[in-house]
Amino acid sequence: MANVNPDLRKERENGTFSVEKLTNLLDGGKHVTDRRRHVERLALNEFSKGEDYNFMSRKERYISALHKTERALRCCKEYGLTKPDEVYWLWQLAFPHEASPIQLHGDMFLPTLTRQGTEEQVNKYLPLAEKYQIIGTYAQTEMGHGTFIRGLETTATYDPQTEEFILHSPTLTSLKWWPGGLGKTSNYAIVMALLYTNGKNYGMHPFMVQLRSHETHEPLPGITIGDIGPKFGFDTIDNGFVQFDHFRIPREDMLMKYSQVLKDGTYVKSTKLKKSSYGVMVLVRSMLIYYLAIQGLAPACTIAIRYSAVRRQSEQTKSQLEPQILDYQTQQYKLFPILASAYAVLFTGVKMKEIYYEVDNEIQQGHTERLPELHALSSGLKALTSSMASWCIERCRLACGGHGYSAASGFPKIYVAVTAACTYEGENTVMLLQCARYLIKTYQGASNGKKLSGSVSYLSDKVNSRSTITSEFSLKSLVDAFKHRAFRFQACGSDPEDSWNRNSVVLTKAAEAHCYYYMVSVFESVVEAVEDDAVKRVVGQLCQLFALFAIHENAGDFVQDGFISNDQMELVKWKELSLLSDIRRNAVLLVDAFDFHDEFIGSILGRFDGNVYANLFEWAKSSPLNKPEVQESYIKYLQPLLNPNKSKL
Ligand SMILES: CC(C)(COP(=O)(O)OP(=O)(O)OC[C@H]1O[C@@H](n2cnc3c(N)ncnc32)[C@H](O)[C@@H]1OP(=O)(O)O)[C@@H](O)C(=O)NCCC(=O)NCCSC(=O)/C=C/CC(=O)O
Ligand SMILES: Cc1cc2nc3c(=O)[nH]c(=O)nc-3n(C[C@H](O)[C@H](O)[C@H](O)COP(=O)(O)OP(=O)(O)OC[C@H]3O[C@@H](n4cnc5c(N)ncnc54)[C@H](O)[C@@H]3O)c2cc1C
Repeated sequence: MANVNPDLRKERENGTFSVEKLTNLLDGGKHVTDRRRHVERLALNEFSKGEDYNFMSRKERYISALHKTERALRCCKEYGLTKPDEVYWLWQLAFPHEASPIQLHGDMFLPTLTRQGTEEQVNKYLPLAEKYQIIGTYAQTEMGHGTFIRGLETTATYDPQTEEFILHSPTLTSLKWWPGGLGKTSNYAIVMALLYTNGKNYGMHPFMVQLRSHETHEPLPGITIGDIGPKFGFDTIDNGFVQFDHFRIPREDMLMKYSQVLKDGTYVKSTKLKKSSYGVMVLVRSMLIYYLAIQGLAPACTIAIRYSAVRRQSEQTKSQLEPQILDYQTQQYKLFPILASAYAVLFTGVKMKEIYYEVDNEIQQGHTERLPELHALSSGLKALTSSMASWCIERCRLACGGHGYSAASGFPKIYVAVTAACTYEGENTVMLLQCARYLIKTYQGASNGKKLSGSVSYLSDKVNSRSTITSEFSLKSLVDAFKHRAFRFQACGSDPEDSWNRNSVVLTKAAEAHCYYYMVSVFESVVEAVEDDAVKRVVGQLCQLFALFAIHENAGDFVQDGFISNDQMELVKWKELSLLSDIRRNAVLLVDAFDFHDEFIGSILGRFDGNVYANLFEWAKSSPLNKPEVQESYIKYLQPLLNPNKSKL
């Protein structure tokens, strides 16, 4: 490639494996890579030019996002992109680290309609929603409650006289607050409300609610609605509020697949599916893990590692060229475990998607046995990987010095988009506790001789009391270490009822230990399945580093019961550092394998060609603050201070 920074060029000439083969592995096959690249080319034709996001106001960002939404929908139609992956690849480049104002329409509104609606309801609303004549959101969270769903206050009271539900916000804290796209964009919402009929409260149920007129888009009478204001990030989407004042909807608009209200107000529960109305959250949590890798961890370490290959700083040996900062062991220690985590989370995300669709299929056939495990695993992994991604993006930013703090780095936009995932779709602490609740119950079952399967099968296994880690550091011995730790945490858990709060810190760690064991196991199985020796070796090194970094960071968990001896822990530390130099040679190629376009990464520091300085200067000069040369406000406010006599002229 012409005009590539010489340091980056050298990195790419010095690798030990085929980047293309690794890209194919990450995509799930060559055919997928080819198709993805084709769709991305279409997207770049449409979206690669445009105003710099960094120089736009919030309102401009929202307006630009509406325009891009219309263009993206048109592109998908024009190019016949209907498969979820293909649509995603286009939208990734249309909205790099941004949310479209209609994101909740696809993420939660449609899945809730199709999973919670009757056939008639789906037949009525889905065609309109697929043509975007209905743009919906998912309105569950209220000003006063987000985590505690059973504490939500919005009511839907059935009126048998008119065969309608009356939606009402009885208190200020009952206002729906946060739903994406609710403020200005959506004209419908699936509203989660307390169902009252015949004077009895039947708990949270989903209701299809029209919010705005089809003709004028004005809010309907009885509805007060708007944007909740600027946020930590997510500037392009109008997270909103809505207040219902005895707003009436037809009885038929309660989504009635799992429970019904008859014309006379009789309530009928037609399924044993536990928490049926919570289903869409399991879907989103399960899908989120993969996106945390490719929208968070992977772009962030791509930026930091490419920049660390072109940034030269300080003097290691007299009169020598300043070294690439990627040659500092401390820089490698900052970045390579993150690189390993990006691969670990990506592989786990792929596996989680597979499991979700397997279990969802079973549920559609009426078999719900695996739902509790899916809920626990998706909750725990969502919490662990979103926390991991947030921590890693900030550490990548810190590794890039001053330019890492510039918007030109791309880090601010990536960070504020990803860190929200620690809160939405279930606040992380609460999600870990949900996972722990399941593990403790499952462990108790195993202790009574129940044979377990899936991600909890280890709880009915015999576990080694001593680690088998040797200087070979076999992946199996590393997986076994995490299995032992997870088992030990579950064994010392508590009964979910009696001392829950007093044990909840330990319980969150038990959930994390379980999820780490799961991630290392998935990573090991991916490595074992790799056919190409060179790729197997380098991905195997990342798996070793992911495991050893976590063992070292949590050494107490592994040495406390003598499972890993002090000598073995010394070996762990030695191997962790020696892996840094092993991985150094391939670091740039390992991020190149993610195959990101510069337009997606949005970072001058992380450009594929490594030409940082010239482009950083051009970018800075393009800042609107640099035109005109002297700002009018300066003349007005400061000039008089500098020239007091002049101001009298
Ligand atoms: C914290 C929760 C789960 C507590 O719910 P609650 O009804 O109080 O349950 P209990 O604690 O009484 O019993 C737990 C019981 O239920 C099972 N369970 C819980 N959730 C699910 C589920 N989703 N699927 C299946 N089963 C579930 C659990 O396994 C227990 O079973 P037992 O056998 O042990 O009894 C709940 O309040 C909750 O989920 N809170 C989080 C709220 C949340 O996630 N909100 C997201 C709103 S949408 C959003 O954020 C959108 C973001 C934008 C975007 O994504 O783009
Ligand atoms: C960017 C963004 C987009 C969102 N989009 C939507 C949307 O489209 N639709 C929607 O309905 N909602 C949406 N939400 C809301 C989101 O789902 C909630 O914010 C989330 O569920 C957390 O609930 P909360 O805000 O009530 O936090 P809280 O539960 O009040 O959390 C505050 C603190 O209390 C702690 N805490 C709470 N309960 C417990 C417990 N049982 N044990 C221990 N600690 C506890 C938490 O750990 C946390 O530290 C969005 C939020 C964000 C940030």
